[in-house]
Amino acid sequence: MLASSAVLRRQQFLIRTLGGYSDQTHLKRMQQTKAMSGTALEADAENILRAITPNLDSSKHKGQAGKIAVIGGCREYTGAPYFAAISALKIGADLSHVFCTKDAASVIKSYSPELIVHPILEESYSVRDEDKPSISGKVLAEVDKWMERFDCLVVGPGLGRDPFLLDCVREILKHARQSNVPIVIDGDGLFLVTDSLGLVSGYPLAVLTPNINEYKRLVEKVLNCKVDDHDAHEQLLSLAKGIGSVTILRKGKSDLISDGETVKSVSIYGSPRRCGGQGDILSGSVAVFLSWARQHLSAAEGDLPISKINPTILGCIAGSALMRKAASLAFQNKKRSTLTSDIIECLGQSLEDICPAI
Ligand SMILES: NC(=O)C1=CN([C@@H]2O[C@H](COP(=O)(O)OP(=O)(O)OC[C@H]3O[C@@H](n4cnc5c(N)ncnc54)[C@H](OP(=O)(O)O)[C@@H]3O)[C@@H](O)[C@H]2O)[C@@H](O)CC1
Ligand SMILES: Nc1ncnc2c1ncn2[C@@H]1O[C@H](COP(=O)(O)OP(=O)(O)OP(=O)(O)O)[C@@H](O)[C@H]1O
Ligand SMILES: [Mg+2]
Repeated sequence: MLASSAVLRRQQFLIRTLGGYSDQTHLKRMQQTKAMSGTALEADAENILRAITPNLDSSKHKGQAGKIAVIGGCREYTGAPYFAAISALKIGADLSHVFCTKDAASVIKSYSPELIVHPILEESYSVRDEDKPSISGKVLAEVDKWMERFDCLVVGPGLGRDPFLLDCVREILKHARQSNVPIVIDGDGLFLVTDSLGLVSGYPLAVLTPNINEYKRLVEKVLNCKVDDHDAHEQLLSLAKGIGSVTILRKGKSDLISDGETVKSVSIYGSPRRCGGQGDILSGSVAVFLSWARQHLSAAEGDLPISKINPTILGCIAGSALMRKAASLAFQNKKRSTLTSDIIECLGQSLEDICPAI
């Protein structure tokens, strides 16, 4: 009885905070947004994070708190996929896989024994033209063996831009979509998707997490204009609508999030250090919270309006909030020498401060 009323309270809170997709709520929300003359609505991020984070419960088995896969890691970049995958584990996912090139695999394994690393991707330099079709088939078969077990894919951190490798990833994206697996697209994954928008267009389980450059490329391609910071949230709405059904998290001084229906912002104070890799933490973090949000909403009873809240928006808000909290805590400790690995070390404490384990 007590437990179910607590669940109900959490659900009612979420309904109040975000609203469902009913036309009435949407209209009201848009009017409020407009009335704020260009200011997106600040999300109640900590409460959302608290609401979707699952309890630690001795009846649960390995895997129930999330199985995440990162597609990324090549000769140049081994840090980015590691940051994304280890962040997912530190936040509370049970298993974190990395699918990368052969060159990158042993390096990534050496960073951490916790990660499950699949050395399956190939770059053009190591493949003869006549072998490309068969190798591409093998790569896809290997990822397919695992695909349906994953709660979320993160595609792009440290992927690089080799044309043959990107062709293989294009096929992986199509299969993920056929299997209804949520996909967070970041880094070079955004380079691929900006060039082939059909890969994500109309897929509501896709989240794009562009940084300043990646956002500029998307706006120019989809809206055929320049980035307009005076009308940032309207432009983000148009972009998400223009691509069709996807959610976009635009990273910056404040993170702006839109699914083409609504815009939310997360402005929690983060860190003034802009060391590389923080976006990779964010992508792993969004993957975990998006999985938890979907799990939470699917457990919501009956046809309560809560089941109509877009879990990709919830995942983005929670992921952004945690990343920024951890960056702030790391900066308090390390000041100018703050690095991405310091922020990763602060993920656990930051989550604990918002949502204690017991
Ligand atoms: N420790 C690590 O391993 C880290 C690795 N990281 C990984 O790095 C990758 C790129 O991400 P990033 O954030 O540097 O891309 P971004 O800001 O758009 O580009 C800046 C400028 O560079 C250029 N450019 C980029 N890539 C290019 C390429 N392959 N080939 C040619 N040009 C390229 C780009 O030019 P443009 O695309 O605009 O033509 C722009 O002018 C990505 O996989 C990310 O995950 C990071 O996560 C950080 C930590
Ligand atoms: N000016 C800023 N002030 C505070 N936080 C910021 C600022 N710019 C970005 N961030 C935060 O840093 C995180 C990473 O954003 P950033 O734009 O650096 O991504 P990125 O360039 O993709 O990073 P990466 O180096 O991992 O590729 C985001 O969660 C964002 O909230
Ligand atoms: Mg990035």
